[in-house]
Amino acid sequence: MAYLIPMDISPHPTKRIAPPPLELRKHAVFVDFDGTLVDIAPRPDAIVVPSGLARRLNQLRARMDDAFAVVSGRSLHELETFLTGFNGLMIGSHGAEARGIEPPLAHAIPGLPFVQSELAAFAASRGLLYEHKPHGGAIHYRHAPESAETVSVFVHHLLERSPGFEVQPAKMAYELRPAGVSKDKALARLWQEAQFADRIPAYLGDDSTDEPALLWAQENGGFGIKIGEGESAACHRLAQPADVHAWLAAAVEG
Ligand SMILES: O=P(O)(O)OC[C@H]1O[C@H](O[C@H]2O[C@H](CO)[C@@H](O)[C@H](O)[C@H]2O)[C@H](O)[C@@H](O)[C@@H]1O
Repeated sequence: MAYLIPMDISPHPTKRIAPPPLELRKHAVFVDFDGTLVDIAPRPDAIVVPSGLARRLNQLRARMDDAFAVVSGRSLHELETFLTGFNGLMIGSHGAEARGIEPPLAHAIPGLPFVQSELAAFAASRGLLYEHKPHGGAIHYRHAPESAETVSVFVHHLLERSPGFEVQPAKMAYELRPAGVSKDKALARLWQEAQFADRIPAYLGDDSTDEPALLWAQENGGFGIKIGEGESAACHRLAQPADVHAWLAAAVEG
């Protein structure tokens, strides 16, 4: 008689495992911004930054002896505006900009003004949102999801005329950013700083732009925490930014 062998039918059973408790003297924390520290909003300028976030991140950073950084696709200027009062390490523009270490990208790519004006003109012509960045630009179509394919085709054609750039897909957006910059490379650079010696890296992120960084953490003896739904290389998962805040707070308050 045949009998059934009990099995977990999930293709990625480990990816639902909650992260281990954060240990302030043992771990290093690298945390993404949009979708991880703040909920996704209809527009980039419509996010609601939780009250006291900068103060709480500062407290955490201090308790971790500075083994903490915010790592984002946002420009550094925007991060500093949304997190006024936080004075720790920051990586912006997907790894092109940094605060607290030498900026990874010292000079703008030569074709930058052309790329930015093409992105802005296309967005304006289609009623889409253009987001200007110091090293590139993004077109957002969250309010017009039917434009996804058109935007993808446009940015890939623009890429063919824009040496030195790469297409960076994001949530309901496409961006042209400098080739060769990425969050995992930014982490590798940060990792050389003295405060990270002998630490175990933890990276938290929600987006495709975070996948290389989630992998980097895991390949360097640590762990990745994917925020929200979707395929990911991360071993752990939290459902939403509120859970990220709870995970961080538990370490400070515990
Ligand atoms: O690396 P991150 O900190 O996650 O930044 C990724 C991008 O986030 C922002 O766009 C995303 O969030 C917006 C606000 O919730 C949302 O409206 C948009 O659809 C998302 O793509 C930001 O505007 C980009 O510059 C970042 O690269």
